[in-house]
Amino acid sequence: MILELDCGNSFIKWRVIHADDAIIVGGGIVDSDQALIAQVAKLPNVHFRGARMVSVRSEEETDALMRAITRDFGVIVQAARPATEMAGVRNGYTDHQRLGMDRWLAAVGAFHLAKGACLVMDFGTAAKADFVAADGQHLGGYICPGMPLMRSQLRTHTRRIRYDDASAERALTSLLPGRSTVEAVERGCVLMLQGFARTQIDQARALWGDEFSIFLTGGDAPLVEVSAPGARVVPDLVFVGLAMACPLN
Ligand SMILES: Nc1ncnc2c1ncn2[C@@H]1O[C@H](COP(=O)(O)OP(=O)(O)OP(=O)(O)O)[C@@H](O)[C@H]1O
Ligand SMILES: CC(C)(CO)[C@@H](O)C(=O)NCCC(=O)O
Ligand SMILES: [K+]
Repeated sequence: MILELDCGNSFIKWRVIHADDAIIVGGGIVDSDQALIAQVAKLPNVHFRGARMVSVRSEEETDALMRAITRDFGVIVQAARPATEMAGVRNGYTDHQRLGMDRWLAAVGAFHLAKGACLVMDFGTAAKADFVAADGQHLGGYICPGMPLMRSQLRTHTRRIRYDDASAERALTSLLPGRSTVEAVERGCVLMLQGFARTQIDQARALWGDEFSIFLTGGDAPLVEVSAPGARVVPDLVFVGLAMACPLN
């Protein structure tokens, strides 16, 4: 079995797949290293042939998690490293090492699936868009606050915006003008994300006409699906790129 990890800023997504046929045996989303180790340890008969990880956390945090996994599961963790070129995609950043590895792997994974020009949008803690042209040239992208950051900025910097998670969820049954604070904020932030998605699609159309694929990923992708007709929602897009970056044979 192979352990796969995607360490974002707020959450760690993990999966366990069979080494031979890539069938998914288990997986989850956790908010700490300890919770990750506890969840993975609960799997029956865990024996890992390999492990691979992508992290946008600091070197220290990433190294600490890699060491903990080696200690508890007896497997060396391979971490995806920045590259100027991979699987036909050329990194478009002036300094390729500065491009977030989650963005890079999602872009490489999307180009592999699309085999043509693609717009990749990832809605997590941050909302990101990346553009890959038909010839594999990554053109760059955009980074904005995602749903969790927009919401917490409003809560932190105002005195009268206060509500709990349960009412936040209820508020999103419609996107009509909000008639309570929670509805106004939650729906407003969703419309910001949808506006972000539409603008990226306009941009892609200006570049490529109708000849491009759209990929949506990240925990909040379902909130923008309606604004991206024809988009492929691929929750594990980063893992597609990760398997390409860290083949374990
Ligand atoms: N099971 C879940 N656990 C946690 N968050 C979830 C879950 N399902 C959906 N979400 C949503 O996903 C969002 C977090 O997305 P994601 O997990 O992609 O973030 P992240 O990887 O930490 O962020 P980033 O990739 O920008 O660093 C949250 O806003 C939350 O609303
Ligand atoms: C933008 C985030 C935080 C999104 O997870 C990550 O991709 C990152 O830390 N990137 C480095 C900055 C950049 O991509 O330009
Ligand atoms: K991240």
